[in-house]
Amino acid sequence: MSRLASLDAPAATRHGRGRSLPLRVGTRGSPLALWQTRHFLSIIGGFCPVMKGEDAFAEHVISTAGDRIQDRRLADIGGKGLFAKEIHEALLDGEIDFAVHSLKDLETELPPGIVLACTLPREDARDAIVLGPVCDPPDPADPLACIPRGALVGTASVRRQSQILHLRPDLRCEIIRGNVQTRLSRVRNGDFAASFLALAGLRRLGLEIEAGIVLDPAVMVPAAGQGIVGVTVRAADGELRDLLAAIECPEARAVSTAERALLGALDGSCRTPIGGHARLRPDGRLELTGLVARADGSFLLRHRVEGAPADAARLGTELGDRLRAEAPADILA
Ligand SMILES: NCc1[nH]cc(CCC(=O)O)c1CC(=O)O
Repeated sequence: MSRLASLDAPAATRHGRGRSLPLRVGTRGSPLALWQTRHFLSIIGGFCPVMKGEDAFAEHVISTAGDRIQDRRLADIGGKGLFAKEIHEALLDGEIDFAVHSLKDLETELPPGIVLACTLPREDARDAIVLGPVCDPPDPADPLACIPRGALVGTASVRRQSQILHLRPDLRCEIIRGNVQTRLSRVRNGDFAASFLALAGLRRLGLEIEAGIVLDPAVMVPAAGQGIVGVTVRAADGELRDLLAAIECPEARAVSTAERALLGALDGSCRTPIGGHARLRPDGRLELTGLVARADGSFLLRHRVEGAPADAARLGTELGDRLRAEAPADILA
């Protein structure tokens, strides 16, 4: 054990006075989750020299309900916080000091006493399609045409299902769960003609080459928070909050605030097909696209708004309210 205060690194004395190391970091155990956690630790180590190296952090791998249930569509398991409940508990019980999440899997309303203290720079937000051997090489002019008529595609996400069925009503969708590697092998061995994955996850795992098609957000609206890693801490832990705030990416904070406010206004769980994607334009304006759909693709509603990044939360809430008002009652019931 060392004490941050005993070291003279300015960042450490500013942010971590008297704190004993190692700091305990909670993470899920999938290869992607571990990659993201180590990525975060390397960023914090680069910023704060005493937090560099083997002794600064202890990883606590925490299994969540979302990791254990593998046979059902996320929408059917139901539930917000499916990938985070056990991690929040460990934080509140003081077993860990902070936790690293895929922001996409983190419910919009965190339990009392827990805050999202840091958002890392966004990796690509787009969805990708992994193509199996029955697919033709994709034609850039009409990429989706390479999936054979009537083929079976795998996804556990109603958001992706609704949007692909809207574009290709002939396709059939079935649940594919499991980590990225498992899904890739099921497409390779022909269980599914194709499957969807976040490009961010493929990239982080060195598997971008598997992305046969990358879908523009105008074709498939990504999930709120997709591609962004977020870090939670206890609200009362001012010291760690300050440290994490210092390494946060303001752009990722602005876009994720808009996307998560949209999701919150729609009361979105995994049950409803909802997409949310914001970007900062070169002119500095924040542009937010929101989508609600029916799971079978028979209805799809998409709107775009823009405003100042400082108004991200309000933009998200207003767009969410507008989508809710215009959507047929059965969709957001
Ligand atoms: N629900 C699983 C999940 N959570 C985050 C990612 C990808 C990484 C990211 O969005 O940051 C994935 C895998 C996927 O959707 O393909």
